[in-house]
Amino acid sequence: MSVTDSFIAGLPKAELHLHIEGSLEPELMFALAERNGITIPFDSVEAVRAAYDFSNLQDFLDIYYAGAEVLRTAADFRDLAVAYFDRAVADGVVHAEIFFDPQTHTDRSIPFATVITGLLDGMADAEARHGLTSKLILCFLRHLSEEAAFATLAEAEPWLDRIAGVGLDSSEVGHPPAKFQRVFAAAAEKGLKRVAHAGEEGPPEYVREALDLLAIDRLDHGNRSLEDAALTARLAREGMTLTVCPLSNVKLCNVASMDVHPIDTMLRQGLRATVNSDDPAYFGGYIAANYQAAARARGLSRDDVVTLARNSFLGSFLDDAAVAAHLARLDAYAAAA
Ligand SMILES: Nc1ncnc2[nH]cnc12
Ligand SMILES: [Zn+2]
Repeated sequence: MSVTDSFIAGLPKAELHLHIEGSLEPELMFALAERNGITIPFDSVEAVRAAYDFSNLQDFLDIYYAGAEVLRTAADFRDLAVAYFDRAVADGVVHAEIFFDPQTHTDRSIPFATVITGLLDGMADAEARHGLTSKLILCFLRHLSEEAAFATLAEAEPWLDRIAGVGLDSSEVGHPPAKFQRVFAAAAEKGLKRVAHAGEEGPPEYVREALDLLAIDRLDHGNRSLEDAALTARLAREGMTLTVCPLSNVKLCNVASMDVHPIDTMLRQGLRATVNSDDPAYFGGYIAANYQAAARARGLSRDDVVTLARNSFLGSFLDDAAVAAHLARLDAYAAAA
C-alpha cells in the first residue's frame, strides 16, 4: 500500500540525529541577533535562506558555525530547543535524542553551563507541555584536537547524569575516528553511550574505525558503508542502528538526488536504518518531510515507514520498558490508520 503524508506525520517516531544548532531557523536567528545586539551579515530572512546552497559538508559547516554566533544566553538555548520540540511534536516525534556542540560555544567564551542549562530547560518544557521525552548527546568537533575533546569531557563532568552519550561530528574527511579513540574510551568508562558520524563523506574504513576503535552504540549516517559488502553484512548482523538523513544527504551532495537515495536498499539489506533531519533549518525540512521525500522518491510502502519508525525506538537509548510501550503505540497506530 502506498503511504500518505498524513500517515507519516501521525506516525509515532523517535528522532535520533538532530543537531540542535542546526534547527536555528533564520527568523529566530534574526530575533536573537536583535535581542543580543549582534549584527549579522544578512539583510533579510530570505537572504539567509538564499545562502543555504551547499556543495559539500564543509560549505554547510562554515555557515552553520557562523549562524550559531547569535546564541549567547541560556534563554537563547532554551528558545532554540523549545522551537525545535514544538516542530518535532507536529511531526509525530514522541522522543528525541539531540546533539549539541559545546565547543562551538565555549570557544566563543559562552560557558558550558549556559548552554546546557538552556537546553535542559527546553527539554523540560517539551516534556511538560507535550509529553515528549528527550536525551542529550554531547558531540566533540572532530576538526579540533583530542586534547580539546578531553577538556570538553572534563567540563561536562558536573552534568554527566543529564548527558546520555557522546558523539563525533564536524568535518569528517581527514579526521578519522582513530583520533578520538582515547576520549571515547574515557567517556565509556564514565558510563556514557557512544555514537559517531561516519561514512557521511568519509570512506567505509572510517565506519570500521568507529565500530572497532570507538565501540559505538549507533552509527550516524553510515551511507558509504554500502560500498563495502562485508561491512554492510556486519552492520546488519550486529543490528547496528544507522541514523540516516535523506534531505541532508541530497543538500550536501552526498547523494545526487532523492530519486537515488539508498534508504530502501538499506532496509532490503537488513540494516536497521532510521530517518532523521540532521540540521532541518538548513536542509529544507523536519523529520516528517524527510520520511515523506524519501517515501515518495523511493516508493516506500506503509510497512517500510512503520519499520523505519520501529527502528527509531529500537535504536534509541530508552530502557526496554519504554521501548516496548512506544512499539505498542506504534503498532496500534499502524493497525488503526
Ligand atoms: N551533517 C553533519 N555532519 C557532520 N557534522 C555536522 N554538524 C552538523 N551537521 C553535521
Ligand atoms: Zn549530523
